Parts: sequence; structure tokens; C-alpha cells
Amino acid sequence: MSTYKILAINPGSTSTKIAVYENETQIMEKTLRHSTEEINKYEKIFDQFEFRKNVIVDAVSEAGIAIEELDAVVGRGGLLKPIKGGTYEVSDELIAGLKEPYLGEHASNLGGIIAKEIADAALAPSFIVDPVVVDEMNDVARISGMPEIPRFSIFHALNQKATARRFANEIGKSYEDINVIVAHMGGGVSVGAHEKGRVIDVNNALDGEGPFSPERAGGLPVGDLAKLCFSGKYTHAQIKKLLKGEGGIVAYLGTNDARDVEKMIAEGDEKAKLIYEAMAYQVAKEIGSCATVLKGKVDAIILTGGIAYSEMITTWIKERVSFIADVKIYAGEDEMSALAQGALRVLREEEKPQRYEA
Ligand SMILES: Nc1ncnc2c1ncn2[C@@H]1O[C@H](COP(=O)(O)OP(=O)(O)OP(=O)(O)O)[C@@H](O)[C@H]1O
Ligand SMILES: CCCC(=O)O
Repeated sequence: MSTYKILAINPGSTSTKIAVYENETQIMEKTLRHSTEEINKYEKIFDQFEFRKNVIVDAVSEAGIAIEELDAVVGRGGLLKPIKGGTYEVSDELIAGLKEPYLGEHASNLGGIIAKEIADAALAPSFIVDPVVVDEMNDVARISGMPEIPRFSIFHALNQKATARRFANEIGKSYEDINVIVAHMGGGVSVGAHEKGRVIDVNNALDGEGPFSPERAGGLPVGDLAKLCFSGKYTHAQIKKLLKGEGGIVAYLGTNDARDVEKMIAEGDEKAKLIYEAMAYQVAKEIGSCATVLKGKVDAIILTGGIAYSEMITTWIKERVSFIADVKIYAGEDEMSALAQGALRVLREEEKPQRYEA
């Protein structure tokens, strides 16, 4: 069997995570932190391209790996036009889409651009895998109730699909043969109904749907939200912040760290307990609604993301959803390995690379 050396790049708002794999084995991993001072020098995310690329190249060569040794470079994809899941070869069209992102600025827009630049130097292919704009929803799920505002999917596609594949693997089936509900609980929360390899419905985790999360408000009573918007008390930018960044747990309790909330509960804080339990309640309700989407045919419910480490949260959710299917907990997220595996499936010709069309 051939051995492939793959560099994976995952740009976040204040850091860039990189890892090198030889087939499935990780041979180096590093989180390159970027100070606010450095990041603030650049007006737009794309302006950080040269700086982030250089620190990645330096870190790889400091680890004793020559760029020319790489067989592929894979980056986290950005806010492109909605696309179906899978591994995409980075083409000129895809680069253009990341430079002028359809759905706005996001650090992950840099993933594919940097991957291509480094891969070109190594004379190797470059890819993105399951970006947050993966949209495989059924047409019936796109209807919101207001024609001007269709529903579409923005979610933790990379980790959701990786955990669903991991579960399929564990039971000796393929992802395309199972139905699962995956609840990713991190800074944002997304709950997806996976039907035979397609996420046919999911809450838009970036923009006002689904359960609230440590720093996002989630779905709200819309009439009252409309009143708040026209109250004259807030600018559009302030409202956006209340919904995303300063919403959810942080709005009620002043922290976005679930571990702080658990300390507050341990010290007898009843409000903290009510809010924390409400988040678990909303995730459970969303899982229940995905079970109806899958017409009750659910092989498993998967809880993942940083908050899935919490026994308190997973116990509350299990109490409400175990009647639907077994609950599996894959705490944390392994996006780096999910990126490398997406590239590996294409290099091994197990999957055809997709082409992005603008
Ligand atoms: N052991 C733990 N117990 C409870 N909560 C935890 C634990 N470890 C991490 N968390 C919580 O997980 C959350 C962060 O999760 P994660 O790292 O998946 O988010 P992120 O990557 O920043 O955002 P996103 O997943 O939306 O992209 C934080 O609220 C953190 O407090
Ligand atoms: C919506 C998934 C990505 C994020 O939370 O930023």
C-alpha cells in the first residue's frame, strides 16, 4: 500500500492548527497562535494570507519535513456557496469563491487558499473537505414559512460527518448505509439528521436556528426579536452581536465556558443550573425533531464537540432521547484527522474529488 504524506491546515479566528499525517498516522501537530496585535494589522481575513502561510511553512520545516515531501495539502473550507459534502480539489473557481466569499468573512476562508499555494510548491494536489456550507437538505426542509427567508444549512459538517463515519466503521457498515442524528456541541451547536450519507436537515448554527449555545442565541421568538430590532436601542451590528458572540449562555451567566458553569452549579447557583439544563433541553428537543425527519429510523444518536465531555449535559440529553436510539458519545472534535482522511479517500481513489462551481 502506498504511503501518503498529507499536510492539514485549519485556520481559526486566533490560531491556525496544522498537522502532518502519513496515511492515518499523525506525525506532527502544532497550534500556531496569532496575537490580537498581529491579527488586527489586517483589515480583511484574506489580507492575513501571506502571514499565515509563512508561519505554517516555517513550522513544517522546523519539524524536519520538507514541503517537497508532501503528497497533498488539505485545508478547512470556507463560506462558499452551498455545496454537497465531500472532498473538493482546490481549483481557480474555488479560490475565487474563497476570496469573495458568498456568505461573508470567516477564518476558514483561508484554508483552501493557503493549501493550494503550499501544494503548488510541492507539485501536489490541494483539497478542502466538508466545509461549513455543506448543504444536502431535502427541498421540503428549505421552506421556512416566509418566502423571502428560505432555510439553508450551515453547520459543523466536517466533525458531524467524521463522527458519523466513525460510528458506521465501528458497527462494520458504511456511512451511506446508516441513519444517525449528530449533535455537535461546541461554541456553536448544530444538530443534523444524516440519512444514508446525506445531511437532509440541520439547524443553521451560524445564524439564528436551533438550540442556544455557549455564545449564540439560537432560534428566538421572532415577533419579540423584530420589536427589539425596531426599538431604536440597538444598531444592526449590536443586534448581530447579541445573537452571535454575546448570546446564549454568556448572555445569562457571563461566561462562554461550560466548565465555569459547572463550577457555578457545584457551588449551588440555581440560575446557572436552570440555564445549563435549558441548553440540554433544547438540544434534546432538536434531536427529537430530527427523529421525525428520519421517520423514526435512527441507528444511533451521536453527541460530540467540547461540551460532550460534560457528564451533566450528556445525562440530561440521554434522559430525554434514549427512547429514540442508543446514544454514543464522541467528545471533542478531531477536525485535523477528518481533513487528512478526506484527502486520503481521494488519493486512494475510494472517493472522486468534487468540483466547485460558482
Ligand atoms: N471537560 C469539559 N466539560 C464541559 N465542557 C467542556 C469540557 N471541555 C470543553 N468544554 C466546553 O466545550 C466548549 C468548546 O467546545 P469546542 O472546542 O468544540 O468549540 P469550538 O471549536 O470553539 O467551537 P465550534 O465547535 O462551534 O467550532 C466550551 O464551552 C468548553 O467549556
Ligand atoms: C457553523 C459552524 C462553524 C462555527 O461554529 O463557526
